[in-house]
Amino acid sequence: MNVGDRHYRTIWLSDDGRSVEIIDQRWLPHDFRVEKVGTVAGIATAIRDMWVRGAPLIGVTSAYGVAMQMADDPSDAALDGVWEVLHETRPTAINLRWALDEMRGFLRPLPSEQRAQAAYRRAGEIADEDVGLNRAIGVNGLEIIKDIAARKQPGEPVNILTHCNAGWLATVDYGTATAPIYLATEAGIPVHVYVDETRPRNQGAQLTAWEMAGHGVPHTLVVDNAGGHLMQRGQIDMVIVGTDRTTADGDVCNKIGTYLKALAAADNDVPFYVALPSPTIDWTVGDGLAEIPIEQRSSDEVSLVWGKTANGEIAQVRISPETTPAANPAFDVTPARLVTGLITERGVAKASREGLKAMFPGR
Ligand SMILES: CSC[C@H]1O[C@H](OP(=O)(O)O)[C@H](O)[C@@H]1O
Repeated sequence: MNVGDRHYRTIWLSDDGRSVEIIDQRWLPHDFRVEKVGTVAGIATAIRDMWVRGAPLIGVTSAYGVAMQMADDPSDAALDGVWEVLHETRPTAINLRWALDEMRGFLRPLPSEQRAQAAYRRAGEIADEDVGLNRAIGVNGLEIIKDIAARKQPGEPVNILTHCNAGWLATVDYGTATAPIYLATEAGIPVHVYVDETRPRNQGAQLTAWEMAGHGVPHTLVVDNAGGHLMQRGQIDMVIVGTDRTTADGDVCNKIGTYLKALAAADNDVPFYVALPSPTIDWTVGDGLAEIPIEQRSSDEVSLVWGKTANGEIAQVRISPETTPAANPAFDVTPARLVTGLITERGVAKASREGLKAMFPGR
């Protein structure tokens, strides 16, 4: 997407042909910093510490990590080793395992001397594929927005609530949940986005709001607990969120708090859509609640918060007593029964095994 008058992806191969450059999302919206990462250890840190985040982007970043390992040591043992090192960085987003499996399966049959070049080529393809998948999600989701817009007064915006950041910053470009929003804006369909702040890392307040402002999308930041209230008062026409792992039965694992929005949407007859590229579907899992590992992140993310001080310094401050323990489950699972539809690159699927199999026959 454009940052000012320059187009950016979230990750790109450096001129050295070996490192990648990434937008270090920890400092947004206050500071736009690009970091160069050229080692497997650096890639692991960037994923684990959320320099880069978002299921599809985590997957692409890990693919480049595999390529860096092949440039160092293209042996089978090294290929297995980098799979293990990167797989353990974050347990919930399935795109990480999908990308690592894709790279290992692609590289394993190749002679070791061909692996490095092939790995960088395949990682670049995965990045390009992500952009195409997300744009297709945008096209399919745009139809939903158009249908809602047709039922409103001329000029009256479609009010959309989104949770966390499933924007271009969570992918290589376009985003998943935001792709239909961007295409609607480009098509001149009036939309307004309620942006959940998304405690504790505030991906909404810090990232989605920054994206919306940068793309000229009218938006309003709200606290996480306001969504149900807005839905009760008819102020939300649809909810659209991303996902880190959706099961073959249509259960949706996404940022903590998503489930509560789905409950409020169901109680107020507000359509609740999930946007996802097919690599985010875990075909090996049916019952999301029972089978998806939920990442438990540091309690400091709950007890401390980052922001910009009056003198422009980016700093962290404590918001709870030093002695107060905090729990920090990073994701929750929304049962398929609460999901109106899954917006994929192939179309909108019902959130069920039958719906997904109809959309992806042969899976
Ligand atoms: C398009 S996937 C975005 C997904 O990833 C986010 O999690 P995190 O910021 O912890 O990587 C969140 O669950 C988003 O919905």
